[in-house]
Amino acid sequence: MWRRATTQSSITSLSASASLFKKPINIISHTFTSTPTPTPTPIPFHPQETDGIPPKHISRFITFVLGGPGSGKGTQCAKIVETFGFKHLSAGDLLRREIVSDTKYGSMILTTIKEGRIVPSEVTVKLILREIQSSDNLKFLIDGFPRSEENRIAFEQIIGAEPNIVLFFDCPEQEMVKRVLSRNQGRIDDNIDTIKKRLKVFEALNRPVIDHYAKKGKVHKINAVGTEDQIFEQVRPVFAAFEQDADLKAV
Ligand SMILES: Nc1ncnc2c1ncn2[C@@H]1O[C@H](COP(=O)(O)OP(=O)(O)OP(=O)(O)O)[C@@H](O)[C@H]1O
Ligand SMILES: Nc1ccn([C@@H]2O[C@H](COP(=O)(O)O)[C@@H](O)[C@H]2O)c(=O)n1
Ligand SMILES: [Mg+2]
Repeated sequence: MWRRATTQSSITSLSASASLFKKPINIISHTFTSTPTPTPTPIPFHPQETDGIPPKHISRFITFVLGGPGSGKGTQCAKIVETFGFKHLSAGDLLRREIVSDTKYGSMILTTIKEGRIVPSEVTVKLILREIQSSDNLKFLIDGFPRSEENRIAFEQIIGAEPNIVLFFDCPEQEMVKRVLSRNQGRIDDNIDTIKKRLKVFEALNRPVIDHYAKKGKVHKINAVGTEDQIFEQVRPVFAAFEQDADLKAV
């Protein structure tokens, strides 16, 4: 199941990253298109049988959560977690945690985030996979990832499969800028200069990823303008459709 990536950087090899993760990942093979139709999952999940460790035959369900800076990804992920019991993995939060922990990548990540650029995929994929492998949950929201085709290809090569669905929060730039500038969480990239760069990076590098999954019928486009609750009412049916699957019920 683990595959060696062919795109390498000087930081670390993906084969070394993969060796950190002992358990192979199975991804639920079914997907749905623009009209969500839940497909029964063949193997129901019975938590008591797993003793905390998902058996190999039990599949994980991966959602990529995409959208520009300040489009409301994190805010909506919190609601999805509360309602549907997913595990939320924010790529940005994982990278910021590396800065605070002063790991060997910390200073490189800090510089990259300050400049609104994308951290090399090897680093980010390794952080995400470590979280997936150490979680008892089988349902993941991967927020702010993949940010580029390089991110996407690295993830798919290591996992050997694609996400089940992709949420895309579609928000006008003016609204995103307004939200980020009033976020007030002390983020080093929440300033007008970095926001302009992040918006350019979003259009240049993240759009192609959304287009890629849209062609495959995996993208659920959400109008991200409105109150948080109004937006969640568009998100809810996407996951409610899957709730009918035994192994996607909140546990
Ligand atoms: N529907 C909304 N209306 C107004 N403000 C919102 C809405 N949703 C979220 N916000 C606010 O906008 C800011 C950005 O939201 P959030 O952090 O969820 O965005 P994000 O997409 O995760 O951004 P980033 O990519 O920069 O991490 C936050 O201060 C949040 O409280
Ligand atoms: N896949 C990713 C995700 C994020 N980054 C960097 O972190 C910054 C903040 O990300 P948020 O999702 O919290 O907005 C982002 O601007 C990138 O610099 C990344 O490199 N790769
Ligand atoms: Mg966020």
